[in-house]
Amino acid sequence: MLKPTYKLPTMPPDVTLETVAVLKALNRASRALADLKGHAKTIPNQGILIDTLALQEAKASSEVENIVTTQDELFQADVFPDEPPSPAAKEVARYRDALRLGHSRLQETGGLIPNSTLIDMFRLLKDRSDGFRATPGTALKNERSGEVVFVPPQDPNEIVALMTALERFINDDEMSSLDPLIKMALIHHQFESIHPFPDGNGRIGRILNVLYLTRTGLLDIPVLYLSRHITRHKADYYRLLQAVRDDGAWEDWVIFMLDGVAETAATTLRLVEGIGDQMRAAKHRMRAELPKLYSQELLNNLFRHPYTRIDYVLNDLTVARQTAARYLDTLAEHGFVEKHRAGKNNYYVNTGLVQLLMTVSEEELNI
Ligand SMILES: Nc1ncnc2c1ncn2[C@@H]1O[C@H](COP(=O)(O)OP(=O)(O)OP(=O)(O)O)[C@@H](O)[C@H]1O
Repeated sequence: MLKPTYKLPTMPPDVTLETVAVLKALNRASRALADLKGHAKTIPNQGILIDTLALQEAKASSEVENIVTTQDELFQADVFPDEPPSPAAKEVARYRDALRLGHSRLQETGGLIPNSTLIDMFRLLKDRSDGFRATPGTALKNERSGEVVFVPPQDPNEIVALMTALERFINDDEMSSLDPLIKMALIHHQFESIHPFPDGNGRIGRILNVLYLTRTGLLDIPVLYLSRHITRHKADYYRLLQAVRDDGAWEDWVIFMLDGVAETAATTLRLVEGIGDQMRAAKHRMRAELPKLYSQELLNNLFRHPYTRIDYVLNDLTVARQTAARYLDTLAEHGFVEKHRAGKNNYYVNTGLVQLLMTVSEEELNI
């Protein structure tokens, strides 16, 4: 049996975490996050942000794992869920579904994240029926050299015991008075070190981050996703994860995560503001040019689905198919959406929104 290379600490680790450098980074992150939380409230229908950003996050998070889809492919898979998507688009869609499942469980449990939620998200993401690792043999290797860098716990009973302790730390706020943002960094590290699942640990760990921020009230809805930050700084991310295990470098790790929160909150804020501006502009123009057609539900539909279709409009507005088709065709004639055809189906693209979603991610990636 492989010999684990790191003795996992109990949470929180017995080290000084509230150093001056950490508190400075915490201050910056907390302010940026509070700003984002405030602005997210101004979007009329919160489902718009949840759905749109979840799809963006699904794409970014899957890219960490080298599952790459184009924006178009992703939106196509979203607008035609019954068509067979590419394997990559399918896996990205499953990530989005796992994220949604996590969020709805959070609401159902009154704000808890039990291990059963993590296991169900894993099952959905990987389309499997098992759960925590039951057989030894897992070792993390350097992607390039193939050298083993870390051997996580191997004994299934130990994995369950560690995950039970982590579950308590996640859900019992009284266990530590540290700021929830610092706790999020600790939880992510501990989760990745336990590496409880046979696969998908990076992705489930990244969903856990945003669920935790929502659970602790730092966000009202899941809108802050660190995956892009992690992809951009992947080498640092792996190095710092490992430096905690090798040298106890918790401070650097926590600062890395806090900086990620600050940067990502600022970028997401720009995106949320952009969505808000576009919605207001579309609302004014639609009311002026198409007063008989305008409704808040129709506007919400165009922003909830960057690619929309007749069925979505007829469901959201409870109108007849012909009416929904007429609405979308009229909107296309007036330049609110672009009409496209895929096989026998039409779909309608909110090009302004798609452009915005792409620009923000490209800017952030410095493309
Ligand atoms: N030393 C390490 N090198 C690489 N990854 C590590 C290391 N230690 C922990 N990890 C974690 O393992 C995750 C990868 O685990 P796994 O392959 O099960 O998940 P995934 O979701 O399929 O992958 P990815 O994170 O690449 O999307 C990384 O995201 C990282 O958080």
